[in-house]
Amino acid sequence: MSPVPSAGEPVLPELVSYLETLSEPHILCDRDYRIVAANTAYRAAFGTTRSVLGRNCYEVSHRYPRPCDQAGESCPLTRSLQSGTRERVLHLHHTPRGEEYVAIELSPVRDGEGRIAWFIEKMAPMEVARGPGGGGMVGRAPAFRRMLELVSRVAPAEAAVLLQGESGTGKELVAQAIHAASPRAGRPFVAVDCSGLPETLFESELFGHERGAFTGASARKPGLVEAAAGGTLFLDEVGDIPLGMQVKLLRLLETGTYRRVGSTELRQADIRLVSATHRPLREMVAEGSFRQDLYYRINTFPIPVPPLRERLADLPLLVATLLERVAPRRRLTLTEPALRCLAAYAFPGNVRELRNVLERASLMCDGEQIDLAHLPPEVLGEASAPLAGAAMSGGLRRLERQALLEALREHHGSRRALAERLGISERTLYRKLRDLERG
Ligand SMILES: Nc1ncnc2c1ncn2[C@@H]1O[C@H](COP(=O)(O)OP(=O)(O)OP(=O)(O)O)[C@@H](O)[C@H]1O
Repeated sequence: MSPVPSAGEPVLPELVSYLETLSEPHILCDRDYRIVAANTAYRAAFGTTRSVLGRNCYEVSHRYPRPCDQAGESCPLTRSLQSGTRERVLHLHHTPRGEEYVAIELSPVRDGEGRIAWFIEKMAPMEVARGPGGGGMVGRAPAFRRMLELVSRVAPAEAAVLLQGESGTGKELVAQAIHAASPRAGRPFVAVDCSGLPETLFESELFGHERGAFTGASARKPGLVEAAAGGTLFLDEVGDIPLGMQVKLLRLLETGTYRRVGSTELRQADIRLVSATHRPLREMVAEGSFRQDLYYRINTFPIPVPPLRERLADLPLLVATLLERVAPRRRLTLTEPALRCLAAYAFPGNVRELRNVLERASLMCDGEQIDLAHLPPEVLGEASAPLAGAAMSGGLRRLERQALLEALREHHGSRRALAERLGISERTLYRKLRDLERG
């Protein structure tokens, strides 16, 4: 690793060699956002043919011409300068794998006079936490960013998080993101599908059991709470836990202790709890099918996960990312009519359904362009009959309109910054705003 000399102070070789000892990707920045050193792990995870040394962090990671906060995003470097302490954020970065959310932890380093001179930036790509066939989450629509803002706020704390959202909205990915951006990131992330657990198994799966605790327990087995020690326990479909089991979970959360089935020994749990549900838990509490005390325990910090129809502006980005994931060796794209058709579809199954639709379409398509003919019938709906764009031609316009309206509602900076954020020129933005006003 060869540091570039900074405009200000010379980089301490000790600092540079320290970074090299770290196994996670790290870079060193100066106060002017310049990357002055990058370790081997960084180059392995994010390296491209072009060296990053001497370039600005916002240009390398975001391709922005100016710092993130001036482009309408939160900048951990500015925040750390103000707070004087470590800052954590989630940012969508350009990586060799495409765009991906990266958990950033930025620590200020002071010089002999106590002045912040450098920043050590640790980057954990979300793909470190991805499951089989998965991949990190993408999205930049306002509703999605709002959710990420909540994720960034709660991740460093120990508070129990409840993710509420329809099926297929990406709740498990959000749970992984919370884990990856938390101080527990280096420890296990253990996901439990509560709907798939029969009542008889729930306790022994969660808490483990001793040998001979019940018929078939031929060996002692540690439970999932133990497997997640030091890390995060993700309870998916928490609303499906039967009432009888809810009290056992409550006891664990209230006392922080548990017993293996067949044992009297009290064990200490060291978990951070993230739960998810697509059910209306509050209503379930009202009708008596979910315990109120448990509801308050798991719901310290609720995060609504938006359905795809509320983040339609993300459709093109999601399509590109998911196509790359379902068919990594092909360079599949969507024709405009096909994208229009998807934009007009309601996607009750959200991102999971979009992924399935694209996977099926990729199998139907021999070339590199997915067209209307390759899309499944439920997506084509009524409009498929004459394959006419007429019924669907509004789709893309609707998509763009909504994206622009969402962006306008959220953006409080200058028009110029907004244009930059949307990746269009200022002139194009003005033209589009004019069109919008005309309806
Ligand atoms: N923002 C996103 N970016 C990329 N892929 C996503 C995103 N959100 C969801 N996915 C993909 O969609 C699928 C469903 O995601 P996930 O399992 O996290 O949803 P869920 O809300 O937990 O669903 P369920 O409620 O049914 O358990 C996965 O394949 C996931 O990789």
